[in-house]
Amino acid sequence: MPQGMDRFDAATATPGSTTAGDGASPQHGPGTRGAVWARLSDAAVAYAAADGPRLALAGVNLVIRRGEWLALVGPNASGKSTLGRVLAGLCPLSRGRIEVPDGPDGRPAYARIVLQQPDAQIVGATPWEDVCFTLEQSGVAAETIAARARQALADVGFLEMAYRPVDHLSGGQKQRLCIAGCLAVDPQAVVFDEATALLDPLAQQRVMAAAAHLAQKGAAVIWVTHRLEELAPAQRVVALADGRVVFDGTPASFFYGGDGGPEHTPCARLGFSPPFAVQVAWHLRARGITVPGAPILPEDLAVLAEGVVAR
Ligand SMILES: Nc1ncnc2c1ncn2[C@@H]1O[C@H](COP(=O)(O)OP(=O)(O)OP(=O)(O)O)[C@@H](O)[C@H]1O
Repeated sequence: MPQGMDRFDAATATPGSTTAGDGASPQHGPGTRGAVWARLSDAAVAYAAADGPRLALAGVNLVIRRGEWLALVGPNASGKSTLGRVLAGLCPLSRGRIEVPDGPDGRPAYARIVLQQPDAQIVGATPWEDVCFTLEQSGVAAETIAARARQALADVGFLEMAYRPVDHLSGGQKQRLCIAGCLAVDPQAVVFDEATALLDPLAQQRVMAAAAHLAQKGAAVIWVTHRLEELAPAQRVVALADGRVVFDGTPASFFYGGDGGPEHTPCARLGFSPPFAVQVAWHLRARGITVPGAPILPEDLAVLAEGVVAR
């Protein structure tokens, strides 16, 4: 086992014995929405650099739950990808602990990960072959593989392309294929590391819909992004700066909290420009117009405008 990575052991777990989160413990078994998937305690990662160790994560405490959509934001080099890789079991900790439950195969159920460049994650010559291979590698019983592959490809609207050569797929289609692989193995958690950065708006929507499907099925979705309108479906926003958690709350409090106008919100304090709809809402409020709720997307504003016209 890599140094610094602790496999969660339900037999010896003592909830509340660490300083992380709410002291809840990761759950074994199929798990329900809301059950704890992972707990990070004082997690730190130091990379070797020419001028000495570089701290990419510096003492992160976090509890992540099944079915939760957690958006991870922060400036460049703040540690988002490093945290995603830690959650995926791809990056050992230099200090602290990560606890995840065992999967059905008895191995730690780290998150699966969908990257910006999906090519490195695809091994099959066709989508069908690729998803079947993922299932085989995950130890799924041979007699169930075909049915699960078919269902997963159908879930991302990919059944008609099941036998198309992977080389003929677009970047967005490859992303959806990676997600089909995730859906097929029914993971406890999936990290999307800027998975939509290279996609057109339609492909972006499809990938987000597939991620929502995963969350509905009870997986934790960790959504790393620079596109702040993508915070809309999240229940929770975690912001990093210099490897530390500097905000952990709802999208509404990220864009509208701070009690001091638009320049004092957590979003503004991180130096980010909020989505257009948030800016419009703040401008309306500055003119004394009541804007109920916390609109993030243009359609949220449109709903409010409908109410005004109806009156
Ligand atoms: N393999 C590595 N070796 C050395 N340093 C690394 C490595 N990976 C990341 N780093 C450094 O760790 C810090 C955090 O990087 P990370 O990629 O986690 O940040 P990020 O928030 O995802 O950045 P971005 O938004 O630019 O993708 C940066 O200073 C980066 O240079």
